[in-house]
Amino acid sequence: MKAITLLGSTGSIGTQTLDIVAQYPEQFRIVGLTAGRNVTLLAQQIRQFRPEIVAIGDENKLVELKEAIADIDPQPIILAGETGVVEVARYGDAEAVVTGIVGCAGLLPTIAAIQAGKDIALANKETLIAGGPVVNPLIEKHGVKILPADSEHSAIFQCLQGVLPGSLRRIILTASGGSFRDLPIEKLAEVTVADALKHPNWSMGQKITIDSATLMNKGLEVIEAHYLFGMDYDDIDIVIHPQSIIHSLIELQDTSVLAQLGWPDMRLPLLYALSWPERIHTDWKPFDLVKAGDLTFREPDHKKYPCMQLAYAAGRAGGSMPAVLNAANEQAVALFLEEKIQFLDIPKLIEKACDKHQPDNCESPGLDDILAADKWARQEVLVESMELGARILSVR
Ligand SMILES: NC(=O)C1=CN([C@@H]2O[C@H](COP(=O)(O)OP(=O)(O)OC[C@H]3O[C@@H](n4cnc5c(N)ncnc54)[C@H](OP(=O)(O)O)[C@@H]3O)[C@@H](O)[C@H]2O)C=CC1
Ligand SMILES: CC(=O)[C@@H](O)[C@H](O)COP(=O)(O)O
Ligand SMILES: [Mn+2]
Repeated sequence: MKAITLLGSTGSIGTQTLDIVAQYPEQFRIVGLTAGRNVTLLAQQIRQFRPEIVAIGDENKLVELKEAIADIDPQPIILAGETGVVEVARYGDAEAVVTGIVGCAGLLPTIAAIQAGKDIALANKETLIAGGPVVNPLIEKHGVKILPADSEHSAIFQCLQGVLPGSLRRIILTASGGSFRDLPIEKLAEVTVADALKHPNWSMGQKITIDSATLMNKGLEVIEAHYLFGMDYDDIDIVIHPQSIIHSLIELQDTSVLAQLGWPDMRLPLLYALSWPERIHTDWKPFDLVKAGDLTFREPDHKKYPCMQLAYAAGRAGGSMPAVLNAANEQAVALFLEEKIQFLDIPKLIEKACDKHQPDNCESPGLDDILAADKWARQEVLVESMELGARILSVR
């Protein structure tokens, strides 16, 4: 039985991971759980999965959490705040840590888990995008495995099983096209938060759903693929595949192309990240090519969706630039979700932050440089967005 700790248990990745654990109790055991603010759901999960240790990210919720689980015997260790989450990540005999926290908030707990010798089932892509220059050497130093749980990277990882080093020529990431894939570019200026949150194929947290709508999710996944598989940016391509049935492809040196197919269901990549190299028999809806229907593909539209090119440029610049891209995106998406900026402001704000960071890009950043770049970029976007808001008001 594999002992696992789950960071971000109350989110989309978190609840789907627990769904797997509940279905396969003979395969998996929960050691630790962490959430951000959702005490009610975390308390239910503690009751059901009986972890040894838990943490709530928001320290103001600690008392409420303690009250909600006061009757549970034995009591888990209960912690709070960023340090509490880090403590859970490194705790006990968990062999693997599933990173389901959203955003760069996942970076320090992921590093702590690696330093404690735990394998990482990586859903939290922002960790690798911002922290790649620090995370990758740590993975090597501590001899742990990083098992991709993001659906595209899981697909690539699955296709790569048995492929000899040097045989890989190109990675092809598929993208659904997001909420606005069939909307003409002229209409993008008017879209609302509610429109953007309607993903055509996947049910996910708000931040990644907006990233899918701007295609920044695919840009972030290009950088994620670079760090996970060591590919040059010139050899990572994006293709729009509206059905999200082919989860990504690899091209080999002889031009043979391998793909991984399945229904759009995150439990599959999560299960593989937890069971690798084994395959667990499931009773999930079997895949059916005929029911899947027509599979179509088209070129991504970089004019409509500038975020992909911004991500390629930041990835190629390397150093602290991907951390700036990521943090600027997180801040811009948060402002969009709060209805403080418009959809088309998201790429503009990110581009400004990246341009401004260019002369200060730190080539070989340490953790402190990455955290400083992250903080700087968020502040930069906030300031720029206020100017944007002031301009909008003055025009009105
Ligand atoms: N959802 C999906 O299908 C996929 C997600 N991913 C990636 O997985 C990650 C999680 O995404 P998703 O599950 O959709 O996101 P959700 O928003 O659904 O969940 C986020 C989780 O992180 C917790 N959290 C948020 N902020 C903090 C914080 N500061 N400290 C501690 N915990 C925090 C939330 O807690 P609470 O709710 O209690 O506040 C929640 O448990 C993202 O990096 C995303 O890109 C990748 C591929 C697919
Ligand atoms: C499920 C998953 O891995 C998401 O990252 C998904 O890929 C988002 O869909 P898009 O293809 O629209 O970005
Ligand atoms: Mn993905």
